[in-house]
Amino acid sequence: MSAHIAVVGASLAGLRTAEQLRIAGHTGPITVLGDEPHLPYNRPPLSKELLADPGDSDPARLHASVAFRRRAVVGDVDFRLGQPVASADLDRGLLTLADGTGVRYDGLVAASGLRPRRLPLPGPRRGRYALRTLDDCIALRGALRPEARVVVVGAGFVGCEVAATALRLGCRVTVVEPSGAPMGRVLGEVLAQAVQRHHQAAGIAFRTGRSVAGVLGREQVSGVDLDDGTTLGADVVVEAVGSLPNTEWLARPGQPAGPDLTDGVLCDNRLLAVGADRLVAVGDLARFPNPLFDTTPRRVEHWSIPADTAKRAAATLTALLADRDPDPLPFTPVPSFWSDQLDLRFQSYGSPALADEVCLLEGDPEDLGAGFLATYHRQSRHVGTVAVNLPPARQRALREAFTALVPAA
Ligand SMILES: Cc1cc2nc3c(=O)[nH]c(=O)nc-3n(C[C@H](O)[C@H](O)[C@H](O)COP(=O)(O)OP(=O)(O)OC[C@H]3O[C@@H](n4cnc5c(N)ncnc54)[C@H](O)[C@@H]3O)c2cc1C
Repeated sequence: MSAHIAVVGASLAGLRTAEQLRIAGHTGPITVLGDEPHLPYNRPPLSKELLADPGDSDPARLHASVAFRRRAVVGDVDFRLGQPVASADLDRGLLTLADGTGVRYDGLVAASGLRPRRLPLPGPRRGRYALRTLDDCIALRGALRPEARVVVVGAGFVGCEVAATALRLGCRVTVVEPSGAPMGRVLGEVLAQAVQRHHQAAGIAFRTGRSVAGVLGREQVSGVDLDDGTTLGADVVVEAVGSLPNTEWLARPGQPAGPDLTDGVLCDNRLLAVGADRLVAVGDLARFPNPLFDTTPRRVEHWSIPADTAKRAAATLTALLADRDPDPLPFTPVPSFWSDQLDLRFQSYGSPALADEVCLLEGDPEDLGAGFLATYHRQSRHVGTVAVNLPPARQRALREAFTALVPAA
């Protein structure tokens, strides 16, 4: 098949889709366009190993695993790096790059992921950080000096990982979170409170139920004002307050029809964009229904999802370009993620955030380090599992058990 497929976004989902297109039998040209100057790399180490180790600045080591697979499977893919795509004419099959160059395509893959949401507050820029890219990580770790006063805004997984790493580097760390205990939306109140106590005992301070009302300082950050009138001194402020989908290049101002970009790219269960032809979406950007849970389309921001969605989206696009019907079997990936914080390794399967009930199966919330297991249920149906510090063999078994336990919707 000689059709040209363009992939926008040269990160994990873009790379994996290029690989899967070849595996699915696509022999025509593939162009992967990425705005970052780097080859695809893994983001999880950016808040963990790479942020912690100032001596390790070799990007080759960071993306060794993915770069290896790129050479093996997709050597004939044209990677055009440092090339932001400015817009897409979906009717004519034409991308326009930021430098004005046009790129024609027959099939399009949206793999442009997310960018950090920033606090909508004025104030100095120096000393304020967000973390999404390798360059963000290198900039932040230069600021995490021993004794630096670090305020992390947002106690989600990335915020808590940055807080843990900063503590390890000798910083004085406070986490500010407007809702309750850290990662509470996913872990549930009991486990989240236990994690907060664990992290506090290690030396991380928490200001929960509080939000940042102002950033202080002239050119360099000197602190933040909280909404209860108190002030925290700070040399570094890390804004870990969620992400925004990179969909602007797909917007069609003034045109009523087109893809639904309300929160990422709305797709059907085959990852075909609703309201657009020959466009599939993958990775963090794709909002799709997963019949494992229900019929509501959702985006999933886990490292495992690029590989899962790439496989299905590549099969869908290859079939469409060959005038075949895409595979009708439901796409039911099991979301899974891990998180390393201090001496705790969290492992999650399914969608614990959907639960209305949590069952604590094993372990003592006051001693999470010794191992802990909870299952998550919605209307009595198992929708998620969270393990803390369980050995790898048990984690594998939990994943398999999860797939068997959850009935299709
Ligand atoms: C700091 C951090 C730690 C994480 N830790 C974990 C973890 O421990 N466990 C876990 O399961 N998950 C973790 N994740 C999540 C995981 O890394 C993501 O789910 C994964 O990277 C998503 O890959 P993606 O390719 O869909 O999107 P992205 O990685 O966001 O890639 C999208 C790419 O497209 C580029 N792009 C955007 N717009 C354009 C445009 N117009 N033109 C060209 N290119 C464009 C972007 O610059 C980017 O390079 C972490 C994420 C971060 C940021």
